[in-house]
This record gives sequence, C-alpha cells and structure tokens, in this order.
Amino acid sequence: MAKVLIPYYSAYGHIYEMAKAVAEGAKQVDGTEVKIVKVPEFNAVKEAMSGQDAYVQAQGNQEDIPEATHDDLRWADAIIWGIPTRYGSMPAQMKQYLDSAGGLWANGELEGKATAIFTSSGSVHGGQETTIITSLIPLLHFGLIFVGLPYGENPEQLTTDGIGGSPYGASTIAGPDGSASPDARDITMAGRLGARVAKIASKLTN
Ligand SMILES: Cc1cc2nc3c(=O)[nH]c(=O)nc-3n(C[C@H](O)[C@H](O)[C@H](O)COP(=O)(O)O)c2cc1C
Repeated sequence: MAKVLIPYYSAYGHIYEMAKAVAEGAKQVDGTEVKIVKVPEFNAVKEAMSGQDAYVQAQGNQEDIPEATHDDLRWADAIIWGIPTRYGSMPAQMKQYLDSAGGLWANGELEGKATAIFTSSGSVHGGQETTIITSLIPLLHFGLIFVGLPYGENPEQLTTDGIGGSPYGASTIAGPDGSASPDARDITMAGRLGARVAKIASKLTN
C-alpha cells in the first residue's frame, strides 16, 4: 500500500494529460492511493497570459485540481513530478514550490521516499533530458530516491520517431506551437512510470 503524489505545472495542458496517465498507471498497482495536485501559478503569468486562448482553456480544464501544499509532500510515500521544459530546465513555478519547502528539507521529512519526473518540451531536442537531469539535483537534496524508466520495460524508446520517453523519465512533445497531443506511446510509458514508482514505493514502505 503506497500513497503516490503527482505535483505538476502545466500552462497548456500537455503535462496535465501526462499526469493523468501516470496516475492511471500507479492505480494499477494494488492498494495504491493517488493524488494529483498543481503547483501554484504566478499572478504575473496569469495576467500576462489572460489573452491567450490556449492557456486560458488549459487552466479552465485544471480548475478542479487542488493546489499543492507542503502537507501533500508529507502525506506521500512517493512523489512523481510533472515538469515542462523552460529554457531546458524547470519552470520557476515548480522551483518556487520546491524552494518554499525548505522546512521539510531541513527536517529531512522527504528522505527515503521514491521519486520520478515526467516532462514535456516544444521540440524534440528542446531539453527533455536536461530538464529531468537538472530537476533531479534539488530532489536529491531532499533525500528522494530517483526512479527512472528503463528500456527493458519501455521498448518504445528505441525509435527514431519524434516521441517522448527516455531512461530518465516519461515525456511528450507539445510541438513548437503547442498543438501536438501526447502520442499513445508517451501515454503508455507515463503509465508504466506511475506503476513502477508505486511498486517501488510499496516495497520501501512495507
Ligand atoms: C518561457 C518558455 C520557455 C520554453 N522553453 C522551451 C525550451 O527550452 N525547449 C523546448 O523544447 N520548449 C520550450 N518551451 C515550450 C514548453 O516546454 C511547452 O510549452 C510545454 O512543454 C508544454 O507543456 P504544458 O502544455 O503542460 O504547459 C518553453 C515555453 C515557455 C513558455
């Protein structure tokens, strides 16, 4: 029995779609409890994007998702982060949430929990791997135990097609104008990441 938290940030909905797929995969593991939460948006971004239909619509779709709190992190046995690429690394909204959790770091409250990352980028080489690898650095400071997405369980990765997925984590490609949807293979791999973390978390906690 493991409690899996999926905190994410999604301006245009791609990471949100992936978060739901990760959650579905985690739920396939018996006894797993899953909670999806969104990290707080900046007011400045809300204002700047208020005239952008794609942003407004995607935010509307996420209206019912609760905002991430520090108690969510305490509640979880495992944390799977949904982090889109911003200049090859994590968005400030996600960094702000992590930075605000310094008290948990100081008390070692997240040490020993399983963790994983899924991401999204505009283009194939826009920084999927760098986003996951650089996001891992603060997670290691928190004492989280990183779980990747191995080739053996994810043969879809062995392709020259423009899809997501890497040994570092699940991912998808939003397209340069954001109009692409996650490929079915991206959704499948996201589900497997959720299941893998749930299984490992259940072993770590029992
Ligand atoms: C400020 C900003 C910076 C971005 N930087 C990159 C980048 O470095 N590489 C890339 O491929 N896409 C980049 N993108 C595109 C986002 O990664 C893309 O919109 C996101 O993955 C879509 O996920 P979402 O729909 O969940 O927001 C950037 C987007 C914004 C708004």
